[in-house]
Amino acid sequence: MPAQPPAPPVFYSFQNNDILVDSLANFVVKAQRDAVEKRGKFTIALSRGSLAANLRGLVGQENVQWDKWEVFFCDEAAVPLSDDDSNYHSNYLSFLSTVPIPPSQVHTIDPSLIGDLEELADQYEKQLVNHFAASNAARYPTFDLMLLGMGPDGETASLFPGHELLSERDAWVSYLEDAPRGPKKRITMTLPVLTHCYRAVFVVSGTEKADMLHTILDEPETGLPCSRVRPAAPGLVFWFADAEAASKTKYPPTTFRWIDNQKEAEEAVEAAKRKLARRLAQEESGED
Ligand SMILES: O=C1O[C@H](COP(=O)(O)O)[C@@H](O)[C@H](O)[C@H]1O
Repeated sequence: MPAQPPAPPVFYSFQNNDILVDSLANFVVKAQRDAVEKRGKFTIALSRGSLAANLRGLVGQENVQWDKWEVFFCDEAAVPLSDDDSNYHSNYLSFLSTVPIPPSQVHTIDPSLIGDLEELADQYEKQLVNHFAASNAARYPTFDLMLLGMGPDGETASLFPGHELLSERDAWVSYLEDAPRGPKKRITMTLPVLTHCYRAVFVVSGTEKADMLHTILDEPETGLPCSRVRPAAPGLVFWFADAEAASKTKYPPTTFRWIDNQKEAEEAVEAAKRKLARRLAQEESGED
């Protein structure tokens, strides 16, 4: 049977960053409920960068089954866990320090290995293998939720445009010593892992993201790393942008609501396209 094409990206645009933060928290909690109901636990992976600040809405959320969370990091700098460049540290400050996830369920790098990048990546991959092997017979781990950012060159996790790591198909976690921005030495989950989840969510805010968001959503054929995260069915991909980041994007925004499967994603994107076409036609004809 031919493979089903991936679902179209669902694009949510919010009036301002506070609304985005609240909506994102709401979405993460719903994703947790869905995962716990279906699979008994919630596996989530978090990217470096501004994402951590946009997760502050998780603090104080009610009815969250924190004891079911298994937290991993999509990418991490080869630095101690207390360093400002550490992804774990940013998320600790943003929300992990205030929610009761059992520490053994927050899967950090082994900081004693930061001097040996290959070992660091291998050990992190082993953590994934140990965790997913029992529940997941697939070639790659299947996260319930991957929360991702978008860098200025269209990179995501630590997968940069034109970098050889983008073609890695075997390893789940790999390393690089030449990141063009920020800490040079990092480990990162590879593209097949990013595209093998139930839900991938990109979170972008601020005017400095506007041009790149337009390129990623309106010109996906450019093949930048962010555009290449199109989870295979039944996976879904969502974009959360504030109005500043969304200001140059033509891709139709969908009204924010929970979308559960590929059919709903396709219908929501089609409805958004029709709504946008109606609005543009009205504008052209001078109607209100
Ligand atoms: O270096 C990185 O940058 C991107 C974007 O970061 P942001 O601070 O502009 O959101 C991030 O998504 C990626 O994981 C990180 O390694």
